[in-house]
Amino acid sequence: MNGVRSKGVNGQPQASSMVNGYINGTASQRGDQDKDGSSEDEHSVANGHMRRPLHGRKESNPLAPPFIVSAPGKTIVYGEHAVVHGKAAIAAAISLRSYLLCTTLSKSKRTLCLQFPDIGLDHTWHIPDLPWTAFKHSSRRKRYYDLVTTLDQELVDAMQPHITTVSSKAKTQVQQRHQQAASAFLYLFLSLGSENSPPCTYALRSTVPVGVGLGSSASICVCISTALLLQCRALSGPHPDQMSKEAEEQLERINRWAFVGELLIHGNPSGVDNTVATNGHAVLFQRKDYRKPPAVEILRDFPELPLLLIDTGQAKSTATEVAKVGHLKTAHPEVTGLVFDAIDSITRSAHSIVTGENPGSEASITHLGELMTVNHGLLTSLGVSHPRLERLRYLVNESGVGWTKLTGAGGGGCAITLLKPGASSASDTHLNGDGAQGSALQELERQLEAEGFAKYETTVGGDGVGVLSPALISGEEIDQEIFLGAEGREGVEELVGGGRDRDAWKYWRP
Ligand SMILES: Nc1ncnc2c1ncn2[C@@H]1O[C@H](COP(=O)(O)OP(=O)(O)OP(=O)(O)O)[C@@H](O)[C@H]1O
Ligand SMILES: C[C@@](O)(CCO)CC(=O)[O-]
Repeated sequence: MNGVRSKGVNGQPQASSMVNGYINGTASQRGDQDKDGSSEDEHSVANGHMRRPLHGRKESNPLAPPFIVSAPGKTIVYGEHAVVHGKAAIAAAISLRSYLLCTTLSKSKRTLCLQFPDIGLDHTWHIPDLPWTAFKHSSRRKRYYDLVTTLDQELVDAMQPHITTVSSKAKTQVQQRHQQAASAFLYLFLSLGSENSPPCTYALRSTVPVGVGLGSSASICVCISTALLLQCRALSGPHPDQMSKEAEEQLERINRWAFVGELLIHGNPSGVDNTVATNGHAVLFQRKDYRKPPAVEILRDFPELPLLLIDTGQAKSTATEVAKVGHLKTAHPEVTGLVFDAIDSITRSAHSIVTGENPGSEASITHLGELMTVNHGLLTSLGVSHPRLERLRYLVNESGVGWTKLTGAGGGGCAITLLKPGASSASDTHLNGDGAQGSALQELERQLEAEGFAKYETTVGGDGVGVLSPALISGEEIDQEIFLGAEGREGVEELVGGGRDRDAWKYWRP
């Protein structure tokens, strides 16, 4: 089990000759697109493969072809909440993913349109009306390679009039959801784009359920960051023969801007969610100093743990739960600090098992399971459990099939159950028709369903952010109508998921 140590890189100005959407374009097309990119300095550092046309006459300007980016959700296996306060956490990518289709419009339109039907958001801004003066002022302007760890309040304020008009007539809760997603998008667009950015429609579909602790916000922030960085030509690849170091740098750049998006949605994120959504696999993550990049170890050989992912059906807000723990820390710093320390040692103990000799052995699984039980107890002491989570734990404990803890922010949302060796999935047992553990699991699944708990079928540890450019899969062009018309999560997965055409999607794989 070799983990690769990967600290944040110091981003260097580096532009790409192979930006998605332009990969197949001619040099003159690329040069022409250049004019619409975000910042002059990106263009001036472009390498020798990409030059502006030397002649003054404008080349014809075909629209950049539509492309799709995708990023996974996640489950936090150990260490949520403590990770916000500088302790270690282990999180794994799951196979549920978000997909963002970017369709460039004719230049005459000058619009920026968000179509996010999962939450019912449909909003259009007029690009010239946006607060470019504030965002591009020399004292505040950010470069795509900057490390941004806090929001600039003046910029948030400048953006506010364009956010308050988003779904202004919707109910408070819906409006809040819409405005969170719109703020994350707009802050990144204003930071990475320019008044000359091409008009575009961004259509988002996700198979990650929203707001249940499975990192839906991080997965959309990674998609948004990747799409905008690609459009401003600040990423190279992904391509199969890309040097490992270069791929790592691209992922780091995506991750940094995804974190900025998370700042707008969460208020005080640790960065673990966007880090695992960007890199995929599993990560050991710790951020001691928010002004610096976190310490991240990518766990590429994370074991295929037999996990059940169960949704309590109880809505929650990550921002609220994180704030709750923050208040407890202020009121009881010493006691809360000890709880965080205990969670940290659970995470480290689990890390040494999952990276050790035999993580799948009965003894290892039992050890990992017991650590989950203690981790959940400590999270309960921080006040982030919920009666529905406790009911779920009671039912799983009674059945004897495994160990359960909440995952993500808590306050409702999802829990993970690590199954004891022998407690295979109910459908497998049904086929084999044997095993007392199996029937206990089947019985549990029946009971959970009867009490309104939902089960998500997912695997852990897959790829991080991916790009489908152009948006063509098994010879079928995926346009906005087809994409938005896909029915439900299954429809989206069938239409654009990696299972349909394995080679179509490209990933940065350091
Ligand atoms: N599919 C989606 N479409 C549009 N916006 C989304 C989508 N998924 C998430 N969001 C945005 O992210 C917010 C949910 O973030 P929140 O942190 O509360 O939940 P989560 O990320 O699912 O949970 P956790 O952070 O605990 O893993 C939504 O209110 C919305 O603004
Ligand atoms: C609760 C928390 O630890 C995990 C949310 O998925 C918050 C964070 O790390 O940003």
